[in-house]
Amino acid sequence: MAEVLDAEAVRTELAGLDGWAGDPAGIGRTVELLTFRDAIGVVDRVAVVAEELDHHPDIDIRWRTVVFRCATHSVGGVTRRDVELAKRIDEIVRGAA
Ligand SMILES: C[C@H](O)[C@H](O)[C@H]1CNC2=NC(N)=NC(=O)C2=N1
Repeated sequence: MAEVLDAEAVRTELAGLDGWAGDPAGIGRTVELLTFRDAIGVVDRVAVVAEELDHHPDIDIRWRTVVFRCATHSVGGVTRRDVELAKRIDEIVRGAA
């Protein structure tokens, strides 16, 4: 079973991500797109990656602002799988900007 990263490991990983914040309980990033449809497009691409990784972010969509939150529910905290998912979300967001 995946291990929850400690606070220092989470801080180190956050430094390598774009605009994420958090702690061992979870990491999150807020993204503002130009339009609602752009926001949905990003979420749709993230959905494809989440299925590929079999690891799924919590997603909050409000008009053109999307909040992604990553934690591994089965262990109750941030694992390497969340960091990998966050990196893939960053790639998608970069492509949408
Ligand atoms: C069976 C399957 O691997 C699990 O249900 C996965 C699916 N996606 C998941 N996503 C997240 N974020 N946490 C989980 O514990 C999780 N479990």
